[in-house]
Amino acid sequence: MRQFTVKVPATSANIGPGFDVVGLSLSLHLILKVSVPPANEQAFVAPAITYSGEGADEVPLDAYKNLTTRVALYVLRCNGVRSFPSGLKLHAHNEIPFGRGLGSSGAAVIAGVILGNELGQFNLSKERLLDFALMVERHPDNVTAALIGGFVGSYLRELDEADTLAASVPLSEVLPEYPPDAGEDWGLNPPPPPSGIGHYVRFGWSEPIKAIAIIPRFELSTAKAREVLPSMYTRKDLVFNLQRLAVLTTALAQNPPDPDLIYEAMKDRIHQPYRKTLIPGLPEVTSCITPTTHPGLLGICLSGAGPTILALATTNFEKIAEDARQIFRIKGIEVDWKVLTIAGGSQVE
Ligand SMILES: Nc1ncnc2c1ncn2[C@@H]1O[C@H](COP(=O)(O)OP(=O)(O)O)[C@@H](O)[C@H]1O
Ligand SMILES: N[C@@H](CCOP(=O)(O)O)C(=O)O
Repeated sequence: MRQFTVKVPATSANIGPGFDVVGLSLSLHLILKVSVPPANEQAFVAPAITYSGEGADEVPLDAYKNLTTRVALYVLRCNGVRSFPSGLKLHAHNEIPFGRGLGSSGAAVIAGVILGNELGQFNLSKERLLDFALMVERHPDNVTAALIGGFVGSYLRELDEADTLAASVPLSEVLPEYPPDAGEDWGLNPPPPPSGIGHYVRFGWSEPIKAIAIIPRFELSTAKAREVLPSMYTRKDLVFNLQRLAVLTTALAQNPPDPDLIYEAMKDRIHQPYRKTLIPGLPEVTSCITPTTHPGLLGICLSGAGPTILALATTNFEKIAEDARQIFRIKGIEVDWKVLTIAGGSQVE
């Protein structure tokens, strides 16, 4: 019996101005415990999945419907392996709440890519794993930070014509919903992703900075929160974000961190103003909690596509979170909050 564990962190994407560009890995994890029996000649036994923690009541346990195992099957099939190993057992324990802007789907995709690589013993590089992840989650911020760990910036390479075609395969072809009785042989293998889609760099991070995640008790799907965004922006708004992002990536590595610099550098005009219609209380929380009213606070923004608020701070965590709770309560929204540290990247043990 071969056994291994895959551990993938939560992520907070954007950090204000870095829409679809930067992500930060956080100390909540999706953990897969995997057992693979030795190969034998007997009839194919479908994977058995069990699940605990966040999302346990809604996540599909059918390996052909579950996001993580579908991604694993995509990696297996692209590398010439037609099916899961017979008798595969997988237990997922998840600490990352679904649909809250803490990268649960990015973590599930990275867990799936790593699972496929381990099951097939392909020994793929991190860069190649990222190619597979980017064919599923097509913005790089969450998946790159979840794979690499820390505070990470990424871009997608401009693809040539052939690669653009290969990368434009619809998600339904990358991740077909295989019928549950698929057995060992069903359908065509999906086309492998082009190589070198995503490129990244890890920024420094000032050790005393912690992340307070203020998590509303409602889900907002990333797809829905992307639908409200415009397709065109003014030069003024683009420059506003670019100026802040350039400062932010270095300001968060300085010790001691400078609240005046960071608070302003975490403002955004590309996504947050449009998402406030979906997240009552968002403008109030981000404007009423400041380094002046709450010493120790460095900056505050929407986490990913929301609805979670991310406050970066060095002290005063409880006061910051409880005051945000009060503002949300006036809008009729209850929240939970957690103080998180910056996590390392994904691991296999
Ligand atoms: N561990 C998981 N296993 C399977 N599916 C997951 C897992 N985590 C998230 N998902 C899927 O991703 C969806 C949430 O994705 P998304 O809307 O992008 O929000 P988030 O901000 O949490 O990433 C969930 O509703 C679920 O379908
Ligand atoms: N850049 C994306 C990030 C989505 O993050 P998630 O954690 O909400 O999935 C966006 O802002 O849409």
